[in-house]
Amino acid sequence: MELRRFGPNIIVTGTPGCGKSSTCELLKDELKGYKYYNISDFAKDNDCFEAYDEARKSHIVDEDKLLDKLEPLLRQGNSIIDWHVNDVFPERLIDLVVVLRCDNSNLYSRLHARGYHDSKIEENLDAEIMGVVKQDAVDSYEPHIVVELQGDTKEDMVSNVARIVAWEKMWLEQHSDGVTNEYQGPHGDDEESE
Ligand SMILES: Nc1ncnc2c1ncn2[C@@H]1O[C@H](COP(=O)(O)OP(=O)(O)OP(=O)(O)O)[C@@H](O)[C@H]1O
Repeated sequence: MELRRFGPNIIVTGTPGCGKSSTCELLKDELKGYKYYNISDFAKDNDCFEAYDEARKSHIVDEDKLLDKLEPLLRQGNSIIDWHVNDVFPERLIDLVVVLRCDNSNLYSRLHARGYHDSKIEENLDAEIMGVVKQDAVDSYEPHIVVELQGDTKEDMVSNVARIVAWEKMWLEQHSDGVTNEYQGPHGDDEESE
């Protein structure tokens, strides 16, 4: 397995309906050669579901199995991960966590347009109001790699993608020798860690 990656791994996360997949579609066009992982699709294609949650009408992902399949791919770097869950990935493999936010009226319209049940819309609206996804990211990664971006309009999306592309360019300039994929211990004091 790769000891170092020479391109960053970027998570695009946020409450369902906030614009992850749309943003990633645009981002993929800008970041040439990046591999895109929509984790819902990846889990299905790689038989990583462990059960089905009838109440929430959604599959439950076997996170251990998911990571077994995903880690070798993330160790190659240059990945875009699209999922509303962000706190399952090893910190040592993640370079940027983009938390997309969306105002409630927009989110309601988007989820309603999808035909979501009222209960599922309410659950997601509550999560967005409470900032659940952002909190997961802040609890799981160094604060300086977590970026919160508003995604209410198409202009927002274009601007968000431009910011991520600019960040990626800077990352490459700052990490010409790549970064380690290996765990560096609690304090990361090994000069190899960056
Ligand atoms: N910045 C934006 N401005 C306007 N519309 C947007 C924006 N982002 C997403 N949308 C629209 O909102 C809807 C949901 O977007 P999208 O599917 O990308 O969300 P998502 O976060 O990937 O949802 P899920 O997690 O359920 O897959 C789509 O109809 C999309 O066109």
